[in-house]
Amino acid sequence: MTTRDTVTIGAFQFLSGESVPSLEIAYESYGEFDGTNAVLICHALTGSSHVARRPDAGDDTAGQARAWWGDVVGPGKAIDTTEYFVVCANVPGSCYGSTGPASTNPETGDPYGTDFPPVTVGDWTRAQRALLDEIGVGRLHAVVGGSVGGMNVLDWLRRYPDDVEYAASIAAAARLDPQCLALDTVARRAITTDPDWNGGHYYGGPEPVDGLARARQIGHIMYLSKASMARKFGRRSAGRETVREKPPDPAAAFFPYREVESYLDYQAEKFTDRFDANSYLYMTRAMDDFDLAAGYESDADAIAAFEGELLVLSFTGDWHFTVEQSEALADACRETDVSVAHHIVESDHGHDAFLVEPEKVGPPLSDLLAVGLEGRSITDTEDEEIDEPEAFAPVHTSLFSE
Ligand SMILES: CC(=O)SCCNC(=O)CCNC(=O)[C@H](O)C(C)(C)COP(=O)(O)OP(=O)(O)OC[C@H]1O[C@@H](n2cnc3c(N)ncnc32)[C@H](O)[C@@H]1OP(=O)(O)O
Ligand SMILES: N[C@@H](CCO)C(=O)O
Repeated sequence: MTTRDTVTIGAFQFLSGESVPSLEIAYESYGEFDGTNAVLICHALTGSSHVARRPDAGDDTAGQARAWWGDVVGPGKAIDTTEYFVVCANVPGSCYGSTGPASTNPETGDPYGTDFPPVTVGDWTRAQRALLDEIGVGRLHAVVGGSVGGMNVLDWLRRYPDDVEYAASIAAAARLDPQCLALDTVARRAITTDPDWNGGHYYGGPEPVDGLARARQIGHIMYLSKASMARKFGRRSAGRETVREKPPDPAAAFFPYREVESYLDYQAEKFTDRFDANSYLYMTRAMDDFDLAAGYESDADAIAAFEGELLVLSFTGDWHFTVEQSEALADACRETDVSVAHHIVESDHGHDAFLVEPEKVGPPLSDLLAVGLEGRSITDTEDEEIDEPEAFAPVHTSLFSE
């Protein structure tokens, strides 16, 4: 059975101390709950609750209407919805049905805008826990998520360690590195300096489309790799006939409009049609703020109470969340005797490999859910040598050194 619903979990106090009088959580569930088979899936930065295909959802269409992990979750897929009761909830602060900046503030009758409380990954976890309580799910068979959704998984393990049997943190890390923090900062600045942003109170008027477009383009570059960009675009010219707008100045017309620029323009256009600029600010701030060790002595200390099994999955072409960061996380687990395996996927797709390579992501996930880390397709890096970082950094650090 598939359910698509919104539950009201009542007044909610965020970890910042600020509250909303009523928090709504939009979620989808797939399969039948038998008391022990619930799997929570945590979506990435701009994802929604629509993780698996639904007959009524127009899943043949492109864009956000299409299930974002339809080749991984569903009947007969790696996360098999004929065996598991899968729940995916849109997180607070996002814009796909759960309460966020674009929602109406019941106290004023206007959209919250930037009066919406600051949101953290911890608030997502607490809201997911409240949703699961509401729909009658106690302990989870598993919690699985990619990218900032993988951080959300780690937060489950430190916040509710007794509530989870198996966990998979995919293409994620204990915290974002300074290079990615820097890029997120510039992306947010693009939004907040758009004259149409208007302090975050733009609803009903012109929206900060240009700022959001630039922000997504910066983000999108982080999700690709040098190899995937070389393969997709090279330095090829897209041809002037594909330019959506006239060149910005006469001199620009002399130079090629490249495939890579055309791609980023196209992706930005698609994105601004589907996402809210304030939500982008809130979601990226939550990701940037996450630090597994915050409030603890160390990452190991934060995760020490978890007695289940954790699969850490990383991708060789991902420089947003690197293999080395995943290895550091796995080492922290080993330090404190948390059962862990770090499974590295060879891929030159970049960060978004977890979305576009289901054939590589599926088998270890399927095994984890069925038999745990003993699963035959799960490998572990313990005793393996991990290459030095920077192989996928967009700019070599030596460029800036004296
Ligand atoms: C939990 C979640 O993550 S939900 C959100 C998932 N979705 C997103 O992240 C949205 C952003 N998109 C992406 O990150 C990626 O497109 C993915 C990961 C979803 C899919 O990646 P891929 O299958 O490799 O597709 P790719 O990135 O090449 O994009 C293909 C699109 O770009 C277009 N495109 C490709 N090259 C060019 C070009 N040179 N100029 C213009 N457009 C181009 C294609 O026509 C295609 O258009 P369509 O989407 O309308 O069919
Ligand atoms: N491209 C995905 C992953 C980013 O972490 C998204 O936009 O959600």
